[in-house]
Amino acid sequence: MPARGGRWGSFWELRARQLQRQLQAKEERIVELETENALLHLKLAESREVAARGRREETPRRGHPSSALTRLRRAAQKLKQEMEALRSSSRGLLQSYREEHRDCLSEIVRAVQTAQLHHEALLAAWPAEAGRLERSLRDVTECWRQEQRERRRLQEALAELKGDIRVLCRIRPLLPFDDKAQEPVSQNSSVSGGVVHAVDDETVLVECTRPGHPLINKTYTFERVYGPAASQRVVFEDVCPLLTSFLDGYNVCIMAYGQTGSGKSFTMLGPHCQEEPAPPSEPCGDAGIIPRAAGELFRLISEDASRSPELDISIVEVYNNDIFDLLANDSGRVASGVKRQVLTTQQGKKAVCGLTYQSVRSAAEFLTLVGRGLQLRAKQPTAVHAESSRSHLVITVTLATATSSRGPSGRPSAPALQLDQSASTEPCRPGPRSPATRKRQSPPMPLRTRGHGLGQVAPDPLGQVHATLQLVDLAGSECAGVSGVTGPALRETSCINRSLAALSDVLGALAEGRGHIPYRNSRLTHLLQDVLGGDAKLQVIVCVSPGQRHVAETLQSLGFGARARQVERGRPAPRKLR
Ligand SMILES: Nc1ncnc2c1ncn2[C@@H]1O[C@H](COP(=O)(O)OP(=O)(O)OP(=O)(O)O)[C@@H](O)[C@H]1O
Repeated sequence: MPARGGRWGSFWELRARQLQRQLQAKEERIVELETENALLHLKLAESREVAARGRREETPRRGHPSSALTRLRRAAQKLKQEMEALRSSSRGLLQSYREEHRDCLSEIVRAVQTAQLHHEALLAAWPAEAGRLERSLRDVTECWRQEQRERRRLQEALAELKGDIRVLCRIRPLLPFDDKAQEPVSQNSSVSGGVVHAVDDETVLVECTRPGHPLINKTYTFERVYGPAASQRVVFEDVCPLLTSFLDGYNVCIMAYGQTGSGKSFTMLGPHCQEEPAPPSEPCGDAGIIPRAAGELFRLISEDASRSPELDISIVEVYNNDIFDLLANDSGRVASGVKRQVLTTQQGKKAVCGLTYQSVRSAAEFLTLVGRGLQLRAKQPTAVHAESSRSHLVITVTLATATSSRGPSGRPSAPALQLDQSASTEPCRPGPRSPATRKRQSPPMPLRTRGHGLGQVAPDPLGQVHATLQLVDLAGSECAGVSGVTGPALRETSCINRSLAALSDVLGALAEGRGHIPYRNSRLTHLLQDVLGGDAKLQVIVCVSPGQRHVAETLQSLGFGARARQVERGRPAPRKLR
């Protein structure tokens, strides 16, 4: 340790200098460091500047893997974001869909529950409601039927008062033989080539256009029109009331008129009518009016014990303008049509001289006789119809009541007869009246001729009254050119057409109220004089073919029906039977 004063001063001086130097060195060092620091800062700034510039310059450069990667990353990132956004929006949608679905479902459940409630309520109420509706439908239908019946009844009453002839029209179906010579069918011929249509129950329309022919469009009105589908039963239903009228004492005539092959024999007798008509035990099939009428007559008789009528039948045909008795036997008891004459009784009625009458006690007996008569009826195949009837068939059923006041024959005595001068001069052959043959005959159902022809109603001197039911199957009108007939068949055709024209003339004269009615222009009209101009209830069934090739004859037949409807003959009166 330096001495005090001098020595110690120099130490401290030394020391201060030393420290000063050290301080100075430190200060220098600090300056150095600060400079170094400043330089470093400068460098850093420069480096940053370089880096920034580098970054700026690198951006537009493409194809550089790191920048592509960056872009891809960015795109991926963006996609991710979009996917996320989509996911979240679909989650939102799903959620709202679920909510809507739940709402809908609950609405549906509510609606089903309501419907079920309604349904149950309806089920509970338905039987009553259905019953009520059914009842009201029945009532309305019944009302409508009653109205229809009433309208018809009034029409018929009016027609009866005027003595009108009831005319029905039946259109048969188209049949295979219609096609054979069928002309080309026009466009407007609606129903399978047919040109005749049942518009309703009372109207028939003929509508036809043929090249080179004027257009046909005509309607006709009749009491009843049956279309091709109408059954035999339906047709018979309209005939039935006349049978009651007959049993009540009215004269009745049911007549089928129409062109050859139009369905007259089918309507009156049924199919296969050249054989025996169907027995009444089977009236359900195609049996025609005659077999059904036979069954119905005997049914009505059996139902009413107060009635004890006796029925006789006679069968004639008008062939080539001659009348043949189809129930007569020749001398050898062989059935053969015998020619007969029309006479006028003193009462001015028409009768067939010597006509064979056969009493019938059942429908079967009736139809056996009809079958026998039909076997003799003239037939001839033609180009139009293979089984064409060549004669007019007239089946007459005579009604008499059994009374104790009758003569031994059971038949009334004969009114005086006089030979009709206009009739054929061939003598009539009155058969012997045999009281014994009236009811029990041996062999069964022998034929019997009446000494005086009572072909029509004749008042009985004993007060006994007859009514007649005539069932007429007329021969068909035909055009010889179309039916292709020659020789004797041509004469038949000519006779048929002439007699039908005479029938039409008679109706025309009656309709016009002419003073002279030309009944005697043909045997047919002469035979039917009392029916046509008298007090019989006359029903004409006009049969027509629907085919285009028959349209001319169809118009003619419908015209005939229209003319018949115009006839007013005065009210038919019943004969007093009981
Ligand atoms: N409504 C119908 N339904 C079915 N077939 C029918 C009908 N009408 C007629 N026919 C058939 O038509 C054909 C001719 O009928 P039908 O013999 O009755 O004629 P028609 O008018 O009597 O002829 P013709 O005057 O030449 O004797 C027959 O084969 C018959 O069976």
